[in-house]
Amino acid sequence: MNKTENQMLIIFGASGDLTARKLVPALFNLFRDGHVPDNFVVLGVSRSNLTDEAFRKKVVLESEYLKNKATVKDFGLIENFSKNLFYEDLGENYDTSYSSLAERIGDLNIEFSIGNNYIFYLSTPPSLFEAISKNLTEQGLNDETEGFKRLIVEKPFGYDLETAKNLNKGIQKYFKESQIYRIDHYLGKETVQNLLVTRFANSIFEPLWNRNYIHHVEITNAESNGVELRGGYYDNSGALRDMFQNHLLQIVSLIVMEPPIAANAQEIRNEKVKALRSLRIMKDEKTLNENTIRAQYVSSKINGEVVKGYREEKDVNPESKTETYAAIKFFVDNWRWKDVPFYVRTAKRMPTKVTEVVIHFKSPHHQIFQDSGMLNKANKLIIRIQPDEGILIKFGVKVPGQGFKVERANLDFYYSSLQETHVMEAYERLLLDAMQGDATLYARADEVEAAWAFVDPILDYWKNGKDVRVHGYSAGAWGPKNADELIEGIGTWRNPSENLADDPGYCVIC
Ligand SMILES: NC(=O)C1=CN([C@@H]2O[C@H](COP(=O)(O)OP(=O)(O)OC[C@H]3O[C@@H](n4cnc5c(N)ncnc54)[C@H](OP(=O)(O)O)[C@@H]3O)[C@@H](O)[C@H]2O)C=CC1
Ligand SMILES: O=C1O[C@H](COP(=O)(O)O)[C@@H](O)[C@H](O)[C@H]1O
Repeated sequence: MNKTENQMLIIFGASGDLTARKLVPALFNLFRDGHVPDNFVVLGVSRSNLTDEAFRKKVVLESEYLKNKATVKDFGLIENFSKNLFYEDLGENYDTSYSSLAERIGDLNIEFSIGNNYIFYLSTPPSLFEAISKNLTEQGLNDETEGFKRLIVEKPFGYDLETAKNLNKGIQKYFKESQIYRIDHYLGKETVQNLLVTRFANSIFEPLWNRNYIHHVEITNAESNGVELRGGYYDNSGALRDMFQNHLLQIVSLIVMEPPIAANAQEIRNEKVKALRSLRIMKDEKTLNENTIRAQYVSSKINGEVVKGYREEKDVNPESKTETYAAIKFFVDNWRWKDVPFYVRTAKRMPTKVTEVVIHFKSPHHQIFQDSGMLNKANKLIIRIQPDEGILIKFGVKVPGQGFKVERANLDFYYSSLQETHVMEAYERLLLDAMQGDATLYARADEVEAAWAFVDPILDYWKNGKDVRVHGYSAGAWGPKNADELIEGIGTWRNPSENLADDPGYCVIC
């Protein structure tokens, strides 16, 4: 593990939602658990007129997000933590604001012996990323002659391939790729990282991890919430941009990738890029039509209460075609995965919040228990990202008694069984990694572009294709009927419950 040097974290967008809801609570946890260095300062920056005290009150002392998570023991620490927080009002005048900011940073650097080590966290609208990078550079704040300078950028990283490339170029004019940390909070989830360990720290899975043994791969990302207060943002985005292009393709890359030669940022990200580049890009309308489904939730009753349809949500266009559900079938064009279909779906307003990967294995080549229904009982490996995080293997066992009746049994592991272990939240882990200069769990420029290259034709087809339908599904249901056709001939989608072991059951006919 790298050493955490004394440093200053400068958050742009410090008056915003993400800072209060995710970043500051994550920083508090790192402080409480002794992960921050002796000299550590957080400088919030935005245009709102706040003093240091007002900022501390807003994001720490009166923060609901922090209070909800803090234990009684934490309360004494909260006051101490808040003393490390400062605020700089950028104002509207850019000619002078960055020189004042640079001065403030310089003063804090000397006062707290920070050693010129700075991380700039861009938690603003992405349209500002390039301008902020330029302004910092003009103040010499990208210069690593003394101390490190790192830049964390939030999602969304681009709107499509072209805008992502422009954004990369725009930032790379001022910061080297090795200084840039593109955040994808799914990579900060313990269970997503565990995909690497499951595959590469065990000798029982990797030999089977290929087209010879895997029948198909299914990934479900479901949220029970609707778009909440983010209708304005979401209506310009949709499920494909909001979840699939980034978080889900990151998960796909970890499933598809070849074993890296070492567990470091360079080697792991090299393999992930190769994996993303091997996704077969859908080029013609027929393929796009047969392999992609988009849909929107429509008003329905959930637990007796009427829930709005997507088009009735605040800040959503009443004629919107933006998808709140996306299901994509695709193939991976490489030696390992030839002809193995991948089914990935993501949606809002589903029956429950769950993210899981299911590796469906092929049935044994020669069936000797055919009369007993073994055909419908192929092995599965279920990797539960959230909730009820864990891993479950389904395998056949003999039912006691005469003959060879086969039933499925579970072998399982739950993170909750590791009672002593504090599982870091995604932002905690990612912030700590950036503080230590480890970019393994951050997306590299070429990864992001490879993901957009796969998604772009789908977005283009959904926008411009002939007669492309937006299907409807009832809020609180498992998506539109048409999505079943996507997986027909293989089986049906697994509709997971909140608890990993509650398998509602379905059959895979191999
Ligand atoms: N909120 C969330 O759950 C998530 C957010 N994100 C991403 O994080 C980023 C921030 O999101 P969120 O906090 O929700 O957004 P908000 O709209 O709540 O906040 C945006 C922030 O940017 C600041 N800002 C605007 N213009 C400037 C400027 N010129 N210079 C400096 N600061 C500026 C605003 O403050 P002021 O007006 O005072 O300048 C405000 O603090 C976005 O990129 C978003 O996509 C990603 C995942 C989840
Ligand atoms: O990035 C995003 O992720 C959240 C879901 O994150 P999770 O960690 O709760 O699974 C999603 O609600 C949001 O729309 C999206 O922007």
